[in-house]
Amino acid sequence: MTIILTPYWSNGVQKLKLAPPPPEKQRHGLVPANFADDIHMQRTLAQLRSKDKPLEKYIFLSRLKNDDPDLFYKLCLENMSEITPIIYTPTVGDACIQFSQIYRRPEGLYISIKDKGNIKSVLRNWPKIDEARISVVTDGSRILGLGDLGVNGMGISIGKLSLYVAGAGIRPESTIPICLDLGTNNQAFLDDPFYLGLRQKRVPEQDMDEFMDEFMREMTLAFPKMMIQFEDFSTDKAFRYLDRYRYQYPVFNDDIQGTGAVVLSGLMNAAKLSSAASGMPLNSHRILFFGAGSAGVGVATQLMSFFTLQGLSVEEARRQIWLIDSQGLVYESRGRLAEHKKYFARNDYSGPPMTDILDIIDYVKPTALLGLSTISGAFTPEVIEAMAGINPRPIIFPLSNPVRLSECSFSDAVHYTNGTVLFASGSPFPEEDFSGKTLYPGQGNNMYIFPGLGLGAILARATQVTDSMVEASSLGLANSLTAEERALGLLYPRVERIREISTDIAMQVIRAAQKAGVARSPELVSKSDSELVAFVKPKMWKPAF
Ligand SMILES: NC(=O)C1=CN([C@@H]2O[C@H](COP(=O)(O)OP(=O)(O)OC[C@H]3O[C@@H](n4cnc5c(N)ncnc54)[C@H](O)[C@@H]3O)[C@@H](O)[C@H]2O)C=CC1
Ligand SMILES: CC(=O)C(=O)O
Ligand SMILES: [Mg+2]
Repeated sequence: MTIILTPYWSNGVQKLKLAPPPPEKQRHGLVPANFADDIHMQRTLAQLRSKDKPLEKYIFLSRLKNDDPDLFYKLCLENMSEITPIIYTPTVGDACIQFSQIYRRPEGLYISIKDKGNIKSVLRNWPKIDEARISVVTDGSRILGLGDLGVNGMGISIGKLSLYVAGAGIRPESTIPICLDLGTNNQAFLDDPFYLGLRQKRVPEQDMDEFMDEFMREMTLAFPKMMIQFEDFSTDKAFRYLDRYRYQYPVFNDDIQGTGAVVLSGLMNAAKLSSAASGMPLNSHRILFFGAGSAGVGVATQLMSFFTLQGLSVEEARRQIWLIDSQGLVYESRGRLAEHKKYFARNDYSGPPMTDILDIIDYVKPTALLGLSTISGAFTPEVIEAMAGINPRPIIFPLSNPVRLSECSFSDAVHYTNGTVLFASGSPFPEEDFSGKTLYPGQGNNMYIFPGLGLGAILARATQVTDSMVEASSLGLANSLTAEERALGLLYPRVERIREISTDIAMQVIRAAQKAGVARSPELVSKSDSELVAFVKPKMWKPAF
């Protein structure tokens, strides 16, 4: 165990140096006579469970991570399904909303528009500069489905990086949560005396572009081994900055690419089960998206590879996808469309705007309905029944986060499809008993992808994160189901196996990076797959508790 009196660096903050770390034999007298590590784990878990509210649990775990990271991560790894919903979605959403209220101590890097021209010196303040490997960077402009949370978005960078450590064994001191403070358009925050960010509206696009160019350049100079994950930028900025930097720096956008990969993986497993029931070939699936933002279009783009892997041409693949946005069905002759929607706009419909989801389901006859809209309850009982009416095993994925924004619950999806649904949601739902059987919801969340993708990218020392690396992470995840998990009808593996899954994904990602010519690790080229796995495993940090 870690004695709290010892000095250590925790996410950039030096604690008061009170005593040198006592070796094991010098613990005598510093801990009570009956102290035992395993009982202490149980004690800590009991303390956690004694808290009534999820946000209190979140605060408890944040303090634990600060005080004793080994114990915190050991607890996470041994109780993944209980702890993930606290440190991540859904509770992290409330923690972000309340971030300025519950804030206790600095964690991560805050870089504001006022630092423009001087970002280099801010980055140099990071204490363990040589250790840095992975950063999750947000500008707080679209946190989960909760909108513009400004600097409170730091909570999502912190949460994602905790999953990097727990899920892929990235060393805690190699992670840097970053929040870019470019103002906020959230008036309630601007009026809140506790709000921790700049008290100004978001800056114009050109100022942000100049800021981002400097930020990316200086990040690479300060941290040459760094892989950057863009997180929860609002849709326009998400596409803009991914396109701007993806061929220049090792960067990926989690909401576009990570979500695309995780949904492709779940859909491949769901499509097999659904096609087994309907006899329909895999490449005949018709996918209807409710929500056409960064996540919806990111997933649609990734699903193209599902269809092309099934033998369709790119053009044929595109025709299997329909988008709905807040104006209804997305089609070319509807009028001006945002740039990111144009590729999937239908040219085979030119009637009046079609706005009712039930009419659209009747028109498209989708086999799969995916929700990335932030509209809570949009998949009403009628919508779910309509899907069940045209499919023996309807695929329904309400993927919006946090759980209160989910397009439907698992319980409704099971009930209104008479138990036939193939289901995955962005945030977790409890399992359901139906007709004497236990049915398990999948969690289609990018948390299954980014830890392994990031680990693979840094071990390969990749100069870019290519589409083929993202696709490899998706296929790695899809193939990671055990026979037992398949027999239970699961679409995603159990989260308790996250390290095993991340190892496989990292191996596939390294291979893809090598094939794409972006790996800078010649020593790994001659390794077989099993040798690569043997190389990856010991690289994973383990809590010393
Ligand atoms: N499960 C996962 O791993 C992930 C889930 N998400 C979730 O996806 C959601 C959307 O994220 P973004 O695409 O970035 O947001 P966004 O705000 O850019 O996109 C929302 C989309 O929904 C559409 N929409 C809004 N109201 C609508 C309505 N009444 N009817 C039909 N369409 C409507 C909008 O037109 C837009 O196309 C968020 O809740 C987010 O948490 C995002 C990334 C990963
Ligand atoms: C999961 C995630 O990245 C999101 O909801 O934005
Ligand atoms: Mg996100």
